[in-house]
Amino acid sequence: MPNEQLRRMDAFTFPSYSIDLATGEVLFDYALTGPDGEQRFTEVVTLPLPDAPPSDDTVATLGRVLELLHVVAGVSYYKTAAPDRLVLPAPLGAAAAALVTAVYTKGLAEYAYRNQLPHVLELTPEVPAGTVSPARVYDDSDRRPLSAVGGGKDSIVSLEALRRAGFDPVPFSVNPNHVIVSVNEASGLTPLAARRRIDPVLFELNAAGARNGHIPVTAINSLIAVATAVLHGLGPVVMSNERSASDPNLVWNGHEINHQWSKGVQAEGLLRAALAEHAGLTEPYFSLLRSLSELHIARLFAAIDRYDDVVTSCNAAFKLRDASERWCRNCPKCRFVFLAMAPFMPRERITHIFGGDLLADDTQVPGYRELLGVDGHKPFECVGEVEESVVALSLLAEQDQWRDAPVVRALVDAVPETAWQTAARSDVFTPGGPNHVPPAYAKVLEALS
Ligand SMILES: CC(=O)N[C@H]1[C@@H](OP(=O)(O)OP(=O)(O)OC[C@H]2O[C@@H](n3ccc(=O)[nH]c3=O)[C@H](O)[C@@H]2O)O[C@H](CO)[C@@H](O)[C@@H]1O[C@H](C)C(=O)N[C@@H](C)C(=O)N[C@@H](CCC(=O)O)C(=O)O
Ligand SMILES: Nc1ncnc2c1ncn2[C@@H]1O[C@H](COP(=O)(O)OP(=O)(O)OP(=O)(O)O)[C@@H](O)[C@H]1O
Repeated sequence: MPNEQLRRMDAFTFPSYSIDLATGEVLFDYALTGPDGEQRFTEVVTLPLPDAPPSDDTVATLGRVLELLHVVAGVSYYKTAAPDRLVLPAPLGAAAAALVTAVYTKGLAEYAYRNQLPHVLELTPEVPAGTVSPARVYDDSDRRPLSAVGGGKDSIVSLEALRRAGFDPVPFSVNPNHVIVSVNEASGLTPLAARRRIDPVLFELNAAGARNGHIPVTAINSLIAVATAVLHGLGPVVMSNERSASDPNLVWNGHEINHQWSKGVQAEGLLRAALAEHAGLTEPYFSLLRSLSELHIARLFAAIDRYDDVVTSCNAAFKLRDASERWCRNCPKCRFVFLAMAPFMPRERITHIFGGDLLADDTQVPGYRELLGVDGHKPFECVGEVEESVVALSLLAEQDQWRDAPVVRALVDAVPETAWQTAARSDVFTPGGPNHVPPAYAKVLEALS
């Protein structure tokens, strides 16, 4: 479909979804409609099947989770045209409607900012009139947790903490690539995996110049994880989203623009409330690392060494096409994670993990100046706060192994006095901020110390 026709689309709808319980395959249909006709999309999610067929009650609860996933996963297709009308398929309660509204506005905020589409930030979904029958209450709180594994340091910290605290976690991933497979192998635990196939039409439209941009992928992966947990009779989905994920990159037209919005605590609260209201789940989902800074998580990771050959946090390794093998060593996330881990491990060890020493490479200085707040705004990537970077730099400047590294020297000279003063008063190693960790899991992280 030519781009001009896409731009004239005036509504995005959700024609149907279906599940085949014999294969675990779920089909989610979407449509853009306008004066020139319609553009359909189908996304396919394949859930891993349990050993025994699910009970009717389980199928009913699963159906409720999939109703939420159907609506939330539509963001990938909505964004090709960004029409004014978002027409939901069925009535929703207040909490579910709040989740959907936030996913399409706050979750697409970076996309709206980059494409200069302010109306996206004001979208109000059209919810059909009617009531939703109350969900059966499903108490899963004391079952084995499903621990989402993304292949990076954060989910490794959670997995190891849960295991050492005796929670017997089940690793779970969506579309595990070779990095995630290797991390799971290193854990020695038996994982579950779901498959997610984006409609290839989307890539054709992208290639033809359709609107494109960042989407709140964690909200989608989280609901696929919850659906898997329900189908397998497992307990809460444990995420590894950190404190700084809740902080915006910038403010535009009075709206916060946060690249990591669906990793933030607000999204976590909305998802929990929607799952409780719409699916009856009492303890569906929380982030174990919510109170911690990235720097604190890096320090915890340094105490675990069984994943050094496989851990990969670089997003370039997770592209659907042309993915890097492991760390690309030339993006904001590689730079930040190197800086955050370096104070807590020998230089040889971190050079081994990354396949190179970023702080020995002068060409990295401009990228590090952004992370340290010397130039520009916080990059649109999963990186910690400026303050965390300055604290990490101050720790490096105190160490013989790093003090004379060319990048450390250049950065120490570049950081303004005010930033050093803020870093000196920093509470980055003091857990804080709101979180949804249930009481039973409150002491899990102590298992790592
Ligand atoms: C790996 C990555 O960072 N991809 C982002 C990148 O996509 P790119 O075009 O370079 O390559 P692909 O990932 O192969 O995607 C191809 C196109 O497919 C569409 N798409 C992909 C996944 C999806 O769930 N929905 C989609 O519509 C999209 O049109 C792609 O162009 O740039 C894109 C545009 O800015 C980003 O949307 C891609 O981000 C992925 C969705 C992704 O998985 N990113 C995570 C690594 C990520 O950014 N995580 C954030 C958390 C954000 C959140 O709120 O959840 C983080 O770690 O901070
Ligand atoms: N493919 C995936 N399947 C399931 N969960 C995922 C997947 N990718 C990421 N996640 C989860 O989403 C959350 C955010 O991902 P993120 O990439 O920030 O974490 P990570 O890979 O554990 O660590 P790092 O920040 O070092 O990359 C984490 O809880 C992670 O476990």
